[in-house]
Amino acid sequence: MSALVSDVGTRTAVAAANLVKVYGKGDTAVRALDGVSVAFAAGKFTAIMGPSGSGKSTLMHCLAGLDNVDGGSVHVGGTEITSLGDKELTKLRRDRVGFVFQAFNLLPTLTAEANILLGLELAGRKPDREWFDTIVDVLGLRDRLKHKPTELSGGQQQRVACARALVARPDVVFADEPTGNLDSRSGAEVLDFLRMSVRKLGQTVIMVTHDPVAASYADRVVLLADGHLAGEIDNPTADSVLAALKHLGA
Ligand SMILES: Nc1ncnc2c1ncn2[C@@H]1O[C@H](COP(=O)(O)OP(=O)(O)OP(=O)(O)O)[C@@H](O)[C@H]1O
Repeated sequence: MSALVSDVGTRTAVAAANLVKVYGKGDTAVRALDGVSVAFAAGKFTAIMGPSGSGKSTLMHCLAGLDNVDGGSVHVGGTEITSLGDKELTKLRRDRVGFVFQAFNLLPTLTAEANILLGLELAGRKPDREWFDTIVDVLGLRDRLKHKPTELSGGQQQRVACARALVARPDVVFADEPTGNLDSRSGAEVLDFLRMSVRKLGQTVIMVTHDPVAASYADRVVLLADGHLAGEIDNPTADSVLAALKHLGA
């Protein structure tokens, strides 16, 4: 067992070891991930950054069990997921992973409250009302719970998506460009919440972003270039992230 994986369950929420992902075959094959080893601490907010095509989305999809891998291992909360079957993966994604996407992905016919609780309902789990109330109040959604997504602003819809991601108390929340469709004020609110969910509520968040300002909300930035790990920054600022990206030719 590698050093990266040995502390799973105590301090590491998600870890990849020697991760390889190849798209296509023969001459046209692309090694989107070429031996990536990286660990994500529990109770921390980590941003994944890098130039376009560096493998950020591929890494997130492989870490979240949304895509199969061609080599290496991924641990989520102590479970090695690359060898799991479809049923087990579905269960893992449903019970132990939360997602926030750029496009919100709320069901239009359901109220905000029903959207937040849908995953738990499908899993046959009872919501923890105290936790639900905490999240709803922190996100300022109390007076929006009976509204449908079309009756909410973009920022409010993304806050509903954040609540939905957190309501099952997952091992990790993956956020894929969560502010990509928001104006800067709504984006800042969502980032504030993601940071607070880590600092105050003890959640673990891994976010892919192009935006150095968004990345500056994280505790740590992991940099990718050409499918390789290309460095990391602790306690990032927008300036330090921008400088690192420039160095990578982004
Ligand atoms: N389904 C696919 N089929 C073939 N190649 C793919 C596929 N998905 C990604 N790639 C390639 O894999 C590499 C990594 O892509 P990926 O989307 O992970 O990068 P990224 O850093 O998220 O890029 P961006 O910042 O532009 O979203 C790129 O060269 C891309 O063209």
